[in-house]
Amino acid sequence: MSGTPAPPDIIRAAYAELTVTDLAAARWFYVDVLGLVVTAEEPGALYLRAFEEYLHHSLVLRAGESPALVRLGYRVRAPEQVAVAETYFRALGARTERVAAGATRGIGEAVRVEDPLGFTVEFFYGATHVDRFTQAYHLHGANAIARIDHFNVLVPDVRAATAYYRDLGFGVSEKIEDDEEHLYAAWLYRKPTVHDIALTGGDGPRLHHVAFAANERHQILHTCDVLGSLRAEQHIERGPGRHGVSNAFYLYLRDPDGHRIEIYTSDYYTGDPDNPTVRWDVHDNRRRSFWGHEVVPSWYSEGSTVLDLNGRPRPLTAPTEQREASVTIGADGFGEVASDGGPGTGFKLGHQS
Ligand SMILES: O=C1C=CC(S(=O)(=O)O)=CC1(O)O
Ligand SMILES: [Ca+2]
Ligand SMILES: [Fe+2]
Repeated sequence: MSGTPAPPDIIRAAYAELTVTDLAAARWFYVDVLGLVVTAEEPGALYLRAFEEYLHHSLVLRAGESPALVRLGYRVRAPEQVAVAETYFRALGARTERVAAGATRGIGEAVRVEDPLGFTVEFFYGATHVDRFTQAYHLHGANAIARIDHFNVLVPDVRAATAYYRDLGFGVSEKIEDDEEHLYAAWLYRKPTVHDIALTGGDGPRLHHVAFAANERHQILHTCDVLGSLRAEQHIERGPGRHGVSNAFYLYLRDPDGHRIEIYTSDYYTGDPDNPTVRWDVHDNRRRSFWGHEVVPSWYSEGSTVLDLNGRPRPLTAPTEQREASVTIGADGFGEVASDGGPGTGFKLGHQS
């Protein structure tokens, strides 16, 4: 649009800040079980990173009265892009707040905004550099996590949210639609992988999950074994399995407060300018799981409360159009019932029709 200031040059999804009601329990989950590295620890906060990361943190856990997403953090390409972000969001009429270096420990000067979707988002460049443990194999557990990968958020209007992120310069790698072109979900990227942000239709604004990437499938499977050994397998919500969308191997966990965390590996490169958008039909049972068990209803319905810049919970808006879960609960690669007399004929797992 003419006259609209240029959007900030966003590099990637960089960190999330969550409030947790029991910091010790959260420390057990994220550090003892998942193996994230403690960069810094305060009486009421933990600053964590994954093994390939050299910025101060990719996850902040802050003690609070109730579980919530405080903010999502995107890194921009240069210090001057913070002011570009501030100008852009002010032109959108969004509430903005410039914060000095150290407002979040380890993060430089930044601008925090209440974006048009109702999320509190921070744009920063400066951050304290800390040790990168890529080859510190003696410190990695067998379930080592490499880096943060993406955010997934619940929004009532996926099409409007997609347009907002495309205006911010994100490409669309994949989407789920129906014949009437109703958009149920979309995946958008700035870094050359499948996504930095995924938009899931539902009551929003809510956080659906924060995802971390592992380098190998066996590392994800080891987390499942660790949880089993600790008799904590109830923290596994969905998976392990292979996604249709993104092609990634995945596992979804719920932390002690119910925040959803995905561990994900082996998606694909999207860095060429003509990277094609993959379209899935909402009735394709393999869209959410190329193979894997049915999607548990909680995966579609539950998410984390989002706070505004004053720390107040955001009220939710319901979708005006039909929900994916009402159309079909797919993600049931085992749900395809063969009818050719070959293997799997008549044999079906899951409850989907
Ligand atoms: O990261 C993702 C990639 C794919 C999927 S889906 O369940 O395959 O749609 C979900 C997801 O957004 O968490
Ligand atoms: Ca591999
Ligand atoms: Fe995800």
